Amino acid sequence: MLKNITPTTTQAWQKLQAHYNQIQAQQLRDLFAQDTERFQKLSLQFEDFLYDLSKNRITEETLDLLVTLAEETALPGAIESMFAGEKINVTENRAVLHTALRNFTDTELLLEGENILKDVRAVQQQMKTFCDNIHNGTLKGYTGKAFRHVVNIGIGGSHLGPQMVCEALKSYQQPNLEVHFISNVDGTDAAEVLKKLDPETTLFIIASKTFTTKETITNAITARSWFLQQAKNQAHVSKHFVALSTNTAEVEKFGIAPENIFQFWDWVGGRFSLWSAIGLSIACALGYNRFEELLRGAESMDKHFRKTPLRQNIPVLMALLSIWYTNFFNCQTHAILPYDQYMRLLPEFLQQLLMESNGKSTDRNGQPVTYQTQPVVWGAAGTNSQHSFFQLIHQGTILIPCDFIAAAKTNNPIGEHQALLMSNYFAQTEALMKGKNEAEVREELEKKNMAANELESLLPHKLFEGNKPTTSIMMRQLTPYNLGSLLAMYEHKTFVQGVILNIYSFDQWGVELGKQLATSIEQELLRDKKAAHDASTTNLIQYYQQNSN
Ligand SMILES: O=P(O)(O)OC[C@H]1O[C@H](O)[C@H](O)[C@@H](O)[C@@H]1O
Repeated sequence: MLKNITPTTTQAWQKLQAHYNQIQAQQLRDLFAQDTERFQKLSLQFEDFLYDLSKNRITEETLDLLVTLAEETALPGAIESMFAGEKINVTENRAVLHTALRNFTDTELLLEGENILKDVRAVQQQMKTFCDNIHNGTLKGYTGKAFRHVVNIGIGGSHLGPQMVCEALKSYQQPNLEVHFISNVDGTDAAEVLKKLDPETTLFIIASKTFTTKETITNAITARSWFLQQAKNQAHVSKHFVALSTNTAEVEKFGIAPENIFQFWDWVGGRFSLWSAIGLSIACALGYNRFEELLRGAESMDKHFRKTPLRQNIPVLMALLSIWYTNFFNCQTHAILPYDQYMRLLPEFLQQLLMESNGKSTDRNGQPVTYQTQPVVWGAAGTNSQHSFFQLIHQGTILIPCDFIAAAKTNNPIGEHQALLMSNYFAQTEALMKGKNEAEVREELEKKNMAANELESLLPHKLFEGNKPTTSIMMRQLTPYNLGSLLAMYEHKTFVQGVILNIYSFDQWGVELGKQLATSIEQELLRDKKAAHDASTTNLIQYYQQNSN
């Protein structure tokens, strides 16, 4: 089980504090100049990936101390507890076994006496048959036409992962089948998707772990009405609606036939669920075999995470870097910058993964934490982001560690695009690291033959402090396998941060209050049931009611 160790009470934490005082005074460009082996010492290769940590504000000693912190907070035991299926999601009394969904070994994995791998395989077989039947035309709509569109209706973990993966792997998509997503309870989302579709050739996947999420159920009801407007007969619903859920009773109440339910289990957290039946839209889009490649890439990262010593363990080091910046450099945000248009939804996916998991302020002893937990995760694809917020990363007043992610070989070799994209990828981390000092700016301006007073007044604005930390993650090519590996790396990073920071990463009680209040205000807006609010909320509701018709 997870131990309750306050990280700030460890010896390693105290040592890191002293070490930080040395490191924060050092310039990255000097560290590179002093040590020609710095890249070799601070980068790791794993299968098709190069993880370059050398442009971070660290030395080998930093990593040694951080790894000691991981040891002192009992990380190795926690890793084993997770893989073994112990109920480490204590506040929900559940195991955490998304790794079982991509475990292709022949062993058994017993949970309360049941071999769960058997259940996993059975659902995978059901998904495979379903996808094959869609693609070979065996599954047909109510008028006998083949399906051309699949709509995933879900939100949060039942949406972000599938949508991001479908987008990231678009170049592997099967022909003749388009996948769409509806998530927002704003009717605009459903309206804009449905207006492009024909009920005869559209299959709806209702994805909800609990099958009680208001947004998803509302959108599902809207989709069913839209379908029945044309199909007329209620019996046709069973041909066009399937559900992915752990809550069979609720699904049946909705009217979906038991054979159209793809199950998963309470030991799969919503934001870790794209590997489960929740990935059905991915499997439909890519074909089941490619979905399996995604799982196999994740499995390989799982093995690396479980077996590799902490000092060479990629997710562990990535998590430790986050703790280093957040708690010692006081960084409040972390940017995710995919230099790959296909991966542009990755920041949104990682926002839920990291911020919903580790956005906590109570430790595992039930005490308020006295240190920082999860920084804000944000970002957007490069190079577009260079033309919007990069200014702040280069010259703003806050320090923002960034992950720069790219694939060396493009899936769209057109002209010189890839070389141009990658030259920006390399240039940005180099510029952020090196900066430009006064002598360099002066030399540049002097070449322009400008008046001395003009030069002096311009000079301070053109200085780049540099010393901005970045991690470069480069893969050979964006494939289902490699994407699986990358996503599993971020999942394990999330877990490691939670373990070391002594918080529970697999619950999300913080989202409940807003849901409860919305449910009661809904009664006010729809059924005119008045309720007491603060003055601001009362007046906002009044303004809405006066203007919504
Ligand atoms: O899959 P569902 O049960 O519909 O849940 C969808 C989402 O709902 C909640 O808001 C949770 O905070 C998320 O973690 C979850 O992914």
